[in-house]
Amino acid sequence: MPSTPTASKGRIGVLLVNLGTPDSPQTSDVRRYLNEFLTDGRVIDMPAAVRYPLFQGLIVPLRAPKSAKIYQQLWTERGSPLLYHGLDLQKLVQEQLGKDYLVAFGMRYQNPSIESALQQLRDAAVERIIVLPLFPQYAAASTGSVQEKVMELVSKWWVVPSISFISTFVDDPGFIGSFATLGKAEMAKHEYDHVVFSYHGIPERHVLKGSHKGYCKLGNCCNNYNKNNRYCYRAQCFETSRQLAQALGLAPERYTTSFQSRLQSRLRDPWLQPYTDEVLKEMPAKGIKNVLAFSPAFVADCLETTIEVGEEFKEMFEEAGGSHWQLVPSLNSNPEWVQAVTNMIRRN
Ligand SMILES: C=CC1=C(C)c2cc3[nH]c(cc4nc(cc5[nH]c(cc1n2)c(C)c5CCC(=O)O)C(CCC(=O)O)=C4C)c(C)c3C=C
Ligand SMILES: [Fe+2]
Ligand SMILES: [Fe+2]
Repeated sequence: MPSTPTASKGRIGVLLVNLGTPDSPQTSDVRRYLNEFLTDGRVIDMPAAVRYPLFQGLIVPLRAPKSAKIYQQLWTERGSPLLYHGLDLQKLVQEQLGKDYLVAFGMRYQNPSIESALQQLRDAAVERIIVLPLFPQYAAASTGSVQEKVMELVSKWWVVPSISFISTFVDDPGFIGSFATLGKAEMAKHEYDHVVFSYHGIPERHVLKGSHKGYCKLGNCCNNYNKNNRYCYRAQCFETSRQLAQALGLAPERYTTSFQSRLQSRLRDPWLQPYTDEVLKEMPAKGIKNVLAFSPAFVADCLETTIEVGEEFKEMFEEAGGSHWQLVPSLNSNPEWVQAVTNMIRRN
């Protein structure tokens, strides 16, 4: 008797992706990283004929030695925090999800590449792939760039698997809850007058380009989070702050949303405002001397959290007359965050 074929279900592939980091804090590696990052047309949205000569030829060579010094400050025995926290998260989420899933980790720029992570999933013949870019708020320059890269790579496979993307998770209760837990732990140690939610900035132009049917005008439109502005970066940042404030029991006058990390260029195009460095310098004169700072655009500690918010902003605040500036550490591989990621994947 011929045997009846049995259907065996394959594993579900999960691809966690973060932005990227240099292979080492040496200038040559930082230059290679910045060249890849800043010639991405979703990050620097200029025509390629201008972008490449301007960034590879001028801006990156000037910036790389300065950035390398900052990366040397950030580097640890385990390397770049963004990388090792990502690998820890991958391992722990894999343990939580069990053998029905295969979890891979990749970086949009440099290593481990998205290509190598996708190859692991392909080699394991996964049934479908769930991609989770590790950016809570969708931006064309971060989440959008990861999505474009994944689609570009997978589109070349002869057999293209089913793929789904988790594009934003600002209103995920696990994401909000895990950040709130870390914030409450800091609030229990010290009394704070005010909370600053500082997000990675992007050019205003990027927000307007993504505006659904011209809905976003960079005004009060972003104060409500709804179907028209679901992917508006500014509206998602405001929503994150609102949800975190609610979880922390903060009244609206007890917190500020602001934007950091603007790329200073001679082009002087406006980035999202208010700028965190300007906001914090005005606080001590208004009687705000003790500030708790969150960086909720990042789920892992990196240059932008540890150095910019944790060290540079602290110094600026104290120079302006502030007494105490404290950064809430990122989610990294905290158990509550690991559970939140696991739940997001299972729900998908
Ligand atoms: C939160 C998501 C991010 C968005 C959106 C984003 C947009 C964006 N970034 C730059 C320029 C730079 N960003 C740099 C570092 C950096 N950016 C993010 C995330 C987002 N960027 C992270 C997680 C990091 C840290 C990486 C690390 O290794 O720790 C840098 C490099 C730092 C430096 O050299 O000073 C640049 C440059 C632009 C132009 C942009 C949107 C248009
Ligand atoms: Fe950035
Ligand atoms: Fe808006």
